[in-house]
Amino acid sequence: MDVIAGTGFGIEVNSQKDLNDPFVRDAAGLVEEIFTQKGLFMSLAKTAPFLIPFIRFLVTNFFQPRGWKSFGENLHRIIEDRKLEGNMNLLLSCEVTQSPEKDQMNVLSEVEVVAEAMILLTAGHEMTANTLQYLTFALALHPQVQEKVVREINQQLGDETPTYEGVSKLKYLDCVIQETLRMYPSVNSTNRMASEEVTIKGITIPKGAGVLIPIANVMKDPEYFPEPDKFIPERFSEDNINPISFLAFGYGPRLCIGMRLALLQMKIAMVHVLRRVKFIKTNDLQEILKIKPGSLFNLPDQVIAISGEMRDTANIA
Ligand code: HEM
Repeated sequence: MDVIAGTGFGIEVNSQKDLNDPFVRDAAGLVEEIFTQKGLFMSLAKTAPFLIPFIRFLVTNFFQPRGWKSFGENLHRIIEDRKLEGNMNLLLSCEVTQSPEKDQMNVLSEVEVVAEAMILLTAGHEMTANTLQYLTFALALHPQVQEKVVREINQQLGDETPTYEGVSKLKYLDCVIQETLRMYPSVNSTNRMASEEVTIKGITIPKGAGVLIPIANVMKDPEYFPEPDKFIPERFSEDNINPISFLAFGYGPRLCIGMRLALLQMKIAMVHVLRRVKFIKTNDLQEILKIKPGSLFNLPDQVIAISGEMRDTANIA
């Protein structure tokens, strides 16, 4: 939360220590609600875009998430502050009133700026936090993988503070993160609209139809990932992964814009934590995770209970 608040909105918060900060409180509540209870509306809108006006009417009038109004007001205040300081960021520079008249086709209204900011916040915060949760789960389930990551950190970085250049040397950690994203992708599906009619394996998709791409299922297809239910980070060290089959961040021009930031954040977080803590599987840990029903995103339905033990750094080779 602190990273996206700083990088995306230019505001400083400390979500670990100050849960009552209005930005943190509203954002956390909204993310939880939008990603779980409102998942059905989002799925419907993605598969049947012609229903969007009706869905918008329902959500605005009957199912508006709690915290939406105050979060919107918060964002509005941030936008106004930026205007006063004359410190426009990329998003604000797209706003209708700020652009020269000739560019008016490519600009956003203030409501659209707020909506984009909302996407940036929810996508930027929850996806990374959720993947980190699955990463600790996978490392607790596979202690030999965890120790290999710790050895790599020691060999490549020693005691160095992890930097962008430093963590780019952690190739095995990269594979572990990719395998985690493959087995436990935070985003189940993405969508596109067919720009022309096309027939694939006898099924015709008409021009303009909404197409749902089942990210999670593609990444469990044994044709692309043999033994898909096994956690094998090494499969990503070989150059034989079809790039279009690893869809955790989507694909093409609409690929996740936060991918590099998310990977960097997760690697830096892992270096800090794994240097001190060993993740351990508890007896209560369900190895096959259940996903929250109706959630558009892969949020676990139960608490992932793992324990931690301080590492004896002297014993790490
Ligand atoms: C592990 C972390 C993350 C995962 C798994 C993830 C996954 C995804 C996926 C699957 C998409 C859809 C891409 C497509 O349709 O081709 C997406 C889009 C997006 N992501 Fe992420 N994301 C993550 C982190 C972030 C972060 C940190 C940010 C912001 C800084 C972010 C911002 C966005 C935005 C704004 C979009 C919409 C892009 C568009 O529609 O053009 N994401 N993300």
